[in-house]
Amino acid sequence: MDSGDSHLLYRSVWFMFAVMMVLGMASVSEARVHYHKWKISYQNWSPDCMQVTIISINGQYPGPTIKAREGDTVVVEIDNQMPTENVVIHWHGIRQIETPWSDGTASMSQCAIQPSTTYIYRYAADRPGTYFYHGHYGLQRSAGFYGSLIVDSAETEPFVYDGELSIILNDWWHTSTYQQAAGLLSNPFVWVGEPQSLLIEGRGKYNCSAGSSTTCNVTSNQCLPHILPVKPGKTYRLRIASVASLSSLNFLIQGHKMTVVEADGHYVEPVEVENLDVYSGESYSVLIRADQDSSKNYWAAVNVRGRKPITPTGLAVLNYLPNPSTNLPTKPPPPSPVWNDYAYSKTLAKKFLALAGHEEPPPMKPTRQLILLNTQNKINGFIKWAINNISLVPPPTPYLAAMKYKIHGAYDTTPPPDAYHPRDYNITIPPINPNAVEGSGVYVFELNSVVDVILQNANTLTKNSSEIHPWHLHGHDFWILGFGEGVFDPLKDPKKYNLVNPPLRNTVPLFPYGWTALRFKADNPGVWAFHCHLEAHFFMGMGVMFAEGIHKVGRLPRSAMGCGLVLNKMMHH
Ligand SMILES: O=C1O[C@H]([C@@H](O)CO)C(O)=C1O
Repeated sequence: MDSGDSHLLYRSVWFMFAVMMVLGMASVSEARVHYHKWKISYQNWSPDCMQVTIISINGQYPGPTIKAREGDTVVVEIDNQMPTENVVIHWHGIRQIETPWSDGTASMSQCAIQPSTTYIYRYAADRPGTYFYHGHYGLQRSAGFYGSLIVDSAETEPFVYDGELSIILNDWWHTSTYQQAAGLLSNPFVWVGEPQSLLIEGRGKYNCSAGSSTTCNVTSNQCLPHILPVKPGKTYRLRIASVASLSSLNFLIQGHKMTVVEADGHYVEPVEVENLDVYSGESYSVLIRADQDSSKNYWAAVNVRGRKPITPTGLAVLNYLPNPSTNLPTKPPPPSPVWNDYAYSKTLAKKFLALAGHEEPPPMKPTRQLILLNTQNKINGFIKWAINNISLVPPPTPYLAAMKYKIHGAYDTTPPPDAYHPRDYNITIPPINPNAVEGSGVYVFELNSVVDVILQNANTLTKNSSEIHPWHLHGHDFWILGFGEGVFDPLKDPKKYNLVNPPLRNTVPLFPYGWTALRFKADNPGVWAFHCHLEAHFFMGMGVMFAEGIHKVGRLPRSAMGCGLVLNKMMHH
């Protein structure tokens, strides 16, 4: 915007304000603009008492919480002060309606923000809910680059509470993300391994077995447990999200049941649980009542699910006021369900249903159906993940600019296959002939069409092994139509879809050896990633690109286009 534009805007805002005053409308709540200025820099930090280098925002970890009200605008000016690394930030759960260039995906929605460079994200907090933000370049999310984004409702909500608390769950490694990335890109492959700690709101406790040292300091304030303060007798809305890099997690609060009321920004029929599975990329609101013995404090605990856990339980303290928060509970927290009790997780996942009256899915047959086979695979001996045998390699020119400005040669223009071949692929054994290819093609949908996606799981490269993959869609929510075992049957299985009250979400688990079916409306002009939210898996190519309505995308900010072929185009015009 040049200064002429801003004067005009300034004058028209004042004019509207004056009109509202005259009409006596000033009491009507006005949409606000929340302006944040963030410096991104390295810091040495001890989230679990072991000192490592993290990516911080304004020197903080986790990053600052963004709070907005439905209808408000959020503006975040990023100043990349890391001397040797680009950044982008993805606003997870925000659909970026009319602002696809603010989705914060490197190579997709924008050119990554270079060192000593600024970029302004501006977007509408168009819908209430529990969201978060995180780095979406390389393995930056695993370096602690994330924080909460909470959008309050402008209307009365379908439940009541006295206070609100918010936590982000995470898993944590002591090896640097650079070392992890090098291992993942090597042949022989070096896996990142299981995390050293689990963190609640950026805090955990590693057992510095060799005793405290300058690098592992059990007395560091940074690894004191996170405190959740509550007043006896009151009800709290606890917002829970997971940015875990690898682990599926299970969360519980000693002695307290939780009633789940919101998932990924959508109200669900209330479900009472003793413990809650939270997959990476998911968010929930639960109601908890502080109705236990108020002379005590209680553990909030998080454990690994779906992978044989060698990581200790992560702990926070539910602190009944006015007890001191340092009064730690004397009894250990109850255990989470056994890590490989998948039946438990599937039953729980199927319990979340849209609250009555919520947006229903279009009941018609989909315009398009994709069946996406997830395989751990090999390319020239390197271990990758592939979807319908293609491992996604994002191109140097961001898709959004490439598609909008029709830049030739920026990405594979051959669309990837709608289904996998051969159709009798055996999902119960390691791939017989792992021979994936790299690709950068895009699934292009007709604007406003209805798309069904069936995610099909399979055996990994290791015998008797299939893993959980939480899939996250950018720019949209989808209805979860069903989960199933084994190979999806395109004739029989759609008959079992829940078209009555499926939950609307942006992230869904794909269980081992099973399938997950979802439906969405391709109604948001832009280019959008759809990918496994496990950081290492996306890094290894586990994702696809979707696009629709490119002709409706507005003018891209120049600052989103300073790289690849789009840079040449800008320089020559
Ligand atoms: O992508 C992965 O690689 C490892 C293992 O399959 C090979 O070391 C693992 O557990 C993953 O999830």
